[in-house]
Amino acid sequence: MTLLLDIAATAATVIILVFVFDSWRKKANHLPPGPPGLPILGNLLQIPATKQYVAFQNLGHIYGDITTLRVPGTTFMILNSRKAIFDLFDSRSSIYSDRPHLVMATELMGWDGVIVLSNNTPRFRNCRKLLRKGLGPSAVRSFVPFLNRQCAFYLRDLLERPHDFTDIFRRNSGAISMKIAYGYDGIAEDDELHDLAHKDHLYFMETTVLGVWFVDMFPILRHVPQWFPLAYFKRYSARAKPFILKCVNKPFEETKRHMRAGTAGASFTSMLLQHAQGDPEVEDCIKYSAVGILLGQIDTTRIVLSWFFMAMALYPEVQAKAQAEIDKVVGNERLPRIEDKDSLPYVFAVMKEVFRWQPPAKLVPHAVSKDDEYRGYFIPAKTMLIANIWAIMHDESVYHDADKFIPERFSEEGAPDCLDDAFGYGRRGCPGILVAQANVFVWMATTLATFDITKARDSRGNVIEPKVEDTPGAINGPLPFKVSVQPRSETAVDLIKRSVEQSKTMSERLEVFSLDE
Ligand code: HEM
Repeated sequence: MTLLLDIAATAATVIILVFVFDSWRKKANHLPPGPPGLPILGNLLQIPATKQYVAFQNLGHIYGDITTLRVPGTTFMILNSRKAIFDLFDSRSSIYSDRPHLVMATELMGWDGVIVLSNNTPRFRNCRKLLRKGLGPSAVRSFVPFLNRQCAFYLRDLLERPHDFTDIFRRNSGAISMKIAYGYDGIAEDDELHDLAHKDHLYFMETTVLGVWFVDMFPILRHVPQWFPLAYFKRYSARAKPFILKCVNKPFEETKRHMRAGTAGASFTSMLLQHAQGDPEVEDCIKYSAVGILLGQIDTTRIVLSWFFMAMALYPEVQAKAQAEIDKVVGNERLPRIEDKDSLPYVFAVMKEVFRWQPPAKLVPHAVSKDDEYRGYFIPAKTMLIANIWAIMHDESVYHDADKFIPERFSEEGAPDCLDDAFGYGRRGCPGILVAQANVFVWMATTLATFDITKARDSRGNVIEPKVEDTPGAINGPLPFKVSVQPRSETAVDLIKRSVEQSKTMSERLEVFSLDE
C-alpha cells in the first residue's frame, strides 16, 4: 500500500513538473521577436561596437518596437517606442525598476553601493527619498544664487582659454557638483579631490558599458586570480578600487569633520546628515547618494554643453535668433539668470533641442524583477530592457527632419516634451533633473549673451567643418572638435569682467534649504 502511495505521489510530482516546465517553455518561446542568432554567441556579432542605438533602431523597424536579443549569459530586449517604454518603465514602474547586474562595476570595482547600479530594494528607495529631498524644488531654489554666480567664472575662463571649452565645462561642472554634494569649492579648496572625482567618473564610465567586460557575460570569471593571463579585468579593478573607495569616503568624512568643527556650509550631505541622528544605514545612504550627484552631474553637463557649442557653430541662424531674444529681454547691462527662463522661450527651446538632437543618455537599461506579460509576449524576471532614447528622439513620425537642429519644432502644436525622455523613466528617472535644467539653461543663456560661436578655420583660412560624431560608451559626447569662440563685443567683455567682480563679493556658500518638500 505504502509503495503504491509512493508511486502515485511520484507520478503526480512528475506530471506537475512536466506541466510547469511545459507552460514555462511555451511562455519562453513567446518572447518578443528578434533576429535569429548563432549557437552560443547568439546575436553577439550583430551588435556593433559603436552606435548600437542605430543598429537597435534598425532592428526595431524589422521586428517591432520590442526586440529580443541574446548574447552569451543574457537575453535582453530593446524598447524602440515611447509607448512601450512608458507602458513598462512608467506604468509598471514597481517591477521595471531594477538594473542589470554588472559584475565588473559592482563586485570588482566597488560600486555596489551606488544608487545608479542598485536594484529597487528598500535601501534604494530610502536613498531615492534622500535624493528627492536634497535635490528637490526647495533645495534647487537655494542653489540658484550660487549657479548664477558661478556663470561669471565660467565665462571668464572661456574668455581666457576659448579653445579649452571642453576642459572648462568639465572643471566648472565638477566644481558645481562638489559644492552641491559636499559644500566644497572643488577647484580652490581641494584640487586633489576634484581630480579624484573626475578619475572616478572615468572608471565608472568605462566599467558600466554593457557587453564589453567578459566577466559580466561569464560571472564565474570573477573567481580567476589576478595573475591569470586573460584576467585583465581583475588587475584593472585592483588598481582602480582604492581610488573609488577614496572618492566615496574622503569628501564625506571631510564634510563630517567640517560639521563637527562648525565650519560646514549647507550642502546635500550636511543638510541630510543633520537629520540622520547618527544612524549608520542612513549615513551610508547619504554617502552613496552624494557620490551619485558627482557621477550624475559631471559628464552629462559637459556633454550637453559640448553638443550645444557644436550646434551653434553648425546653425548660425539659430544662434542669432536666440541672441536677439536675449538682447531684447535681458539687454546688455547684466547676464541672463535662471529666473529669466520663462521670458526666454526660444533659448529654452534651443536647450530642449540639444537634449533631443543629442540626448546624453542614448540607451537606458532597466531590469524587471518579476515574470511579466506585455502585448501577449512573455518577459521573464531579471530580463534587461533597454530604452532606446535616441530612437525616440529621432523618430521621424514625431520629429520631422530629426537629424537637423530645429528649436522651432517645440512651438508647433502637439510637439512632445523631449525632456520627459532625456532624463529617464519611472522610479529611476534622474533625481538631478531640476539642477541639471537650471544649470544647463543658465550656461547656455550666458554664453549666447556674451560669445559668438562659429566654425573654426585652419592655418590656411579654410573652414573646419565640425563632425557630428559621438564617442562610444554609456554617455555619449561628441568626438573632439574645434569651433571658434569669440566675445560678441567689447561691451560683452566688460559685462563678463564686471560680473566676475560682483560675483567675488557674493557669498560662496549655498543657502540653507528646507527638506520638507
Ligand atoms: C545634464 C543632464 C542630465 C541628464 C541628461 C541626465 C540623465 C539621466 C538619465 C537618463 C538617468 C537614468 C534614468 C533611468 O534609468 O530611467 C539618470 C540617472 C541619474 N542621474 Fe541624471 N542626468 C543629468 C544630470 C544629473 C545631475 C545634475 C544629477 C545630480 C545632481 C544627476 C543624478 C542622477 C542620479 C543619482 C541617477 C541615478 C538614478 C537611479 O538609478 O535611480 N543627473 N540621469
